[in-house]
Amino acid sequence: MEIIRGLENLTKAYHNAIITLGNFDGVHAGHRRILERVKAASQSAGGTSIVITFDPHPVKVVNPQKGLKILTPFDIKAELIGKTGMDVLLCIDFNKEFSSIAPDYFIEEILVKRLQAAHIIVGHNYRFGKGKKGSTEVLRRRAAKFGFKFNVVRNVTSCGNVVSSSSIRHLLTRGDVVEARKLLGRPYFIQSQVITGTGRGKTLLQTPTANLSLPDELVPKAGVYVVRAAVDGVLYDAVANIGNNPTFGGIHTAYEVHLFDYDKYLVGNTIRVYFLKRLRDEKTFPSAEDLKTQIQKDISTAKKILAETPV
Ligand SMILES: Cc1cc2nc3c(=O)[nH]c(=O)nc-3n(C[C@H](O)[C@H](O)[C@H](O)COP(=O)(O)O)c2cc1C
Ligand SMILES: Nc1ncnc2c1ncn2[C@@H]1O[C@H](COP(=O)(O)OP(=O)(O)O)[C@@H](O)[C@H]1O
Repeated sequence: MEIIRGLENLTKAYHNAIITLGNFDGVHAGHRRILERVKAASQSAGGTSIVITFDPHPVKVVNPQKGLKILTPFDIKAELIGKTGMDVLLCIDFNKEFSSIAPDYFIEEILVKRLQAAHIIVGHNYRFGKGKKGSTEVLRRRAAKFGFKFNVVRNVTSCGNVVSSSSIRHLLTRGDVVEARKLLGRPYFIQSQVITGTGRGKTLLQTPTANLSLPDELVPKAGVYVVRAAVDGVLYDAVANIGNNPTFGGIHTAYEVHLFDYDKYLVGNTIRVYFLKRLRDEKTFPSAEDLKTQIQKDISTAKKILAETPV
C-alpha cells in the first residue's frame, strides 16, 4: 500500500480511483466492510482503491477539551488498513484551516479535480466537512453532477447495536475487552516502549513485569487482564496489570506485562499487548506475600483461559 502523508504530497491522479473516506479509528468490523466493498469494486473495475483519512483525529482539533483517546494511532491504522489490501492511503493533515473547508469545496477540488474520483463508497450516516454538513445525500447529489458512482454501505451491527469507534471506546473504558473484540473483529491492543520500573517485580514478587510507557491510544479500564504480548514479532501468553500498585502506595498509573516462559531484558523494546479478558480489579493487599499468592492464582487462571482462546 502506498502511503501519502499530506495533500501537498499528492502529486498525481490514479487510474479509475475508487475512494472511501473517514477517520477509521480502530479499523473495526464496520470499517472493514466498507474497505472490502472498495476492494471488490476496484478489482472488478480494474481501478485503484484509495482510502482517505485524517490525522490527528478531527475531534482532537475541533474539540480538544473532550480529551479523546483514540483506538489506533496513525501507524497502526495504516498497518491495519494495509492488511485489507488497499492500494493507496492518503492521510490529510487535519488542522483548524482544513476543518473550515465546506463539503462542496472538498468534493469538487480534492475528490473530483485532484483524485478524479470514479467511484466513492462511504458508510451509512457518514458526515464530513465544516459543521459536518457533508452527508451521504450531498455526495449522492454531487455524484450525479460530476459523474462519479456513489454507494453507501450498510452498518455492521453486533447484538442489534451499530458497531462504532465510540461504542468500542465505551466498552474498553468499562474493561469489557471481550465485547470490544467482537465489535473490532480482532482483540484490542496497545503498543509502546518498555521502560524501567521500580525493580520490585522480579525480586519481591518473583514475577518480572515489563513496564510500558504511557501509550498514545486508549488504555482499557484499570485492572488485571489475560493478554498476549508480541515482542519482535513473537507472541507470548501473558498477564497485564494496569493500576498504581496500591499495595506499595503507588500514585502513578503503571502499565505492566508479565510474559510467561520469558526471561530476557525488555527495556527499550516495543511491546504490543492484546487484551483478551479482564480478571479483576487491582486491590490493596496486606502484604507483598499476599499479593504474590494472588498473582500466582491470576497466572494459573490466565493459562486456562489462554488454552481456550484462539490467537
Ligand atoms: C498479574 C498481576 C496482578 C497484579 N495485581 C496487583 C494488585 O492487585 N495490587 C497491587 O498493588 N499490585 C498488583 N500488581 C502490580 C505489582 O504491584 C507490581 O507488578 C509490582 O509492584 C512490581 O512493579 P515493578 O514492575 O515496578 O517492579 C499486579 C501485577 C501483576 C503482574
Ligand atoms: N517474563 C518476563 N516478563 C516481563 N519482563 C521480563 C520477563 N523476564 C524478564 N523481564 C525483564 O525484567 C524486567 C522486569 O523486572 P522487574 O523487577 O519488574 O523490574 P522493573 O521494575 O525494572 O520493570 C523487565 O523490564 C524485563 O526487561
